[in-house]
Amino acid sequence: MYDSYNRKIQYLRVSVTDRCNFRCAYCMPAQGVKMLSHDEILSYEEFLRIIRILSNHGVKKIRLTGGEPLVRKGIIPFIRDIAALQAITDISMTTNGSLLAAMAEKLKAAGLTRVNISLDTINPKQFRQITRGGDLAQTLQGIEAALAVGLTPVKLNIVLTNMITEQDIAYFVDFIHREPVSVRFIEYMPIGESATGPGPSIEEIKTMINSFGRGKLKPTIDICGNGPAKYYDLPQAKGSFGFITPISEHFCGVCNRIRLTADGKFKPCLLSNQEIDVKTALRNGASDDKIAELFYQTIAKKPQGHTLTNPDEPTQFFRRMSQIGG
Ligand SMILES: Nc1nc2c(ncn2[C@@H]2O[C@H](COP(=O)(O)OP(=O)(O)OP(=O)(O)O)[C@@H](O)[C@H]2O)c(=O)[nH]1
Ligand SMILES: C[S@@+](CC[C@H](N)C(=O)[O-])C[C@H]1O[C@@H](n2cnc3c(N)ncnc32)[C@H](O)[C@@H]1O
Ligand code: SF4
Ligand code: SF4
Repeated sequence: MYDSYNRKIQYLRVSVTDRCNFRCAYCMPAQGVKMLSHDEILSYEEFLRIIRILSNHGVKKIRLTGGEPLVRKGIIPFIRDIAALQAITDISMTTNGSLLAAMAEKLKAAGLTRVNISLDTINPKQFRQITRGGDLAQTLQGIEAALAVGLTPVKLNIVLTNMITEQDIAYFVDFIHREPVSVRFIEYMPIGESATGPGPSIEEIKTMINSFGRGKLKPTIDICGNGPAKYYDLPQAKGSFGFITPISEHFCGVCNRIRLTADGKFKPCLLSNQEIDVKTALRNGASDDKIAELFYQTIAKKPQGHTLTNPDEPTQFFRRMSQIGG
């Protein structure tokens, strides 16, 4: 299915919960955000029905996100049910990795293809500070487990904040030489206030990487993904670096996705307040065709691009990242 700007939409990001065991300083306030009640959240049966219908209308790739997707009970049978849908070719997950070590094997067996794991610093103290209580060791164990069971390619997500140091970059340069991981740096998107200061720019990160005497970054092709990162490698590395630049060089022209929130709203764009209520239709007995129609309406509403950098169009967002899933 193509949208009004000739972009092919075949990817659905599903936020299975708004809950999270972290409180990352760039994602939500220290006190957290008001949680949805049990009734407000779609059941797995409801999610599955929507995914099944959309899979008959061109959706092939599903990403499970949150909040933190691994805190919601029943995620493993849910993945098994998605994997049983013939048209779905890629089921990935974005996770903070803290609960992954114990679940990786079962997730893989259920049909999860791969994981992207957030890891903003490798300094345990800074990690605890930025996640407001997270344990770095658990996330590192999660990454190891993902590699060990083949939830690959494993990609790491690092939001650029003032917490990132040269030691982090040195660690990541070493890490991509040791492991076939992709380490991605992401520009902070101001959709709520951040409790961290601005970090280095992508150009500064590239300069730092190039200064470690391990060769210079060279553009390379996408490594199995559907997303906006641009990838680079170093001469002897098993892995790669990726850069996600929603602000300095946005990628809206190739946007291929819509989103489904935990409380049953389709979102045409991450950085817009527009939503289409699918839950009410679902709970009022809507037919499969009616649900598909809401999907087409969502695609029709996809904006050409976000307006974050346009000073004439200030946008106040009513959802935080954790309520959308990134
Ligand atoms: N502006 C914008 N940012 C996005 C979009 N999709 C993902 N991101 C951001 O990119 C970062 C990484 O997202 P992930 O959830 O790991 O997914 P991805 O990079 O699209 O996934 P793959 O390339 O398929 O591995 C997060 O900070 C997301 O918020 C998008 O459509 N628009
Ligand atoms: C909202 S989280 C949900 C999934 C999971 N809890 C995790 O942290 O990976 C999805 C992604 O969005 C990123 N993210 C959160 N807030 C962001 C912001 N303000 N700007 C850019 N990326 C952000 C996170 O780093 C993470 O990689
Ligand atoms: S980025 Fe992910 S782990 Fe961190 S608070 Fe947001 S949802 Fe939770
Ligand atoms: S900001 Fe909106 S239009 Fe641009 S890539 Fe993200 S979701 Fe797509």
